[in-house]
Amino acid sequence: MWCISDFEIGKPLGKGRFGAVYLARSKETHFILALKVIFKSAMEKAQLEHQLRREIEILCHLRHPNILRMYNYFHDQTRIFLMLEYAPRGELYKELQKKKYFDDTRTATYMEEISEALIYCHAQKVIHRDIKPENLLLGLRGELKLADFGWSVHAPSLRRTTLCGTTDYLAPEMIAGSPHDENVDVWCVGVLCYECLAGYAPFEAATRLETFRKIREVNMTFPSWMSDGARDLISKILNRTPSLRLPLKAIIEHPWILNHSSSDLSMRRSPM
Ligand SMILES: CC(=O)NC[C@@H]1CCN(c2c(Cl)cnc3[nH]c(-c4cn(C)nc4C)nc23)C1
Repeated sequence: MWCISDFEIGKPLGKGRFGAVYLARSKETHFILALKVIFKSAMEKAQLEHQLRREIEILCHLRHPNILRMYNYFHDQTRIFLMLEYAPRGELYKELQKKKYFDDTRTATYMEEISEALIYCHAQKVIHRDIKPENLLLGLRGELKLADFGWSVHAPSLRRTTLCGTTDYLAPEMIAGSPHDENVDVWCVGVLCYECLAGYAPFEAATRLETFRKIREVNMTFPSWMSDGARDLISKILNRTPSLRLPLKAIIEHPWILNHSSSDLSMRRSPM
């Protein structure tokens, strides 16, 4: 059984609502990882123990190059520790803030990587439900790492916990409180693709209610600089009817993705 004294704790990598994430190194093997520390008291107060248990259960079994690994977990009297893969190039949203927006190659590569990760998750009947730039990290070669499965569930599901955080990525069926399935993740891929290329989310508005209305009506316009291929892909994903959204397997075969993605996976699929 692991314990906190097995590690040397480095700089804090980020603060979450229930604790913080620290860079850590195993004293014995010098293996570097990200140690997420969660205070039991904070979880109990928010009645989110079941959600954390589910995150741990789900994440421990997922193995994919574009999903942040959870190696193990342990706890002491007051805290729960998640031993997570360390993503050396940090958070996608910080990169997007710095660059303002990404070009077609970078965005198409991210879309292919997140689609592959979600194809893998959905094959295990796991839906993430919280895809957004804040939950995406970058690996050693700049590849996308899907993280923070705190909201993931086994499909199909009805949301029980109140929504919090950004509303920009909510799918219409989530706003309506209707039963939802894997297609909520597909919707988020469309919103993410738009935000990476435009530098802002497609349904951004002054108030939550305004954003909800724009989402329900799929009311969005494309910036002049967005390529026709990207507009075509985004329009085929952001469909109000979940079952009419372009499936993930069709997203990674879309001409705009095939033309622009440089992810390692696509090299394997269509070698020179
Ligand atoms: C998805 C999520 O849980 N985000 C909140 C936590 C913030 C740092 N967390 C990291 C987690 Cl959980 C894993 N790897 C990380 N790498 C970094 C990072 C690297 N640089 C150069 N800068 C940073 C920051 N951060 C992490 C996650």
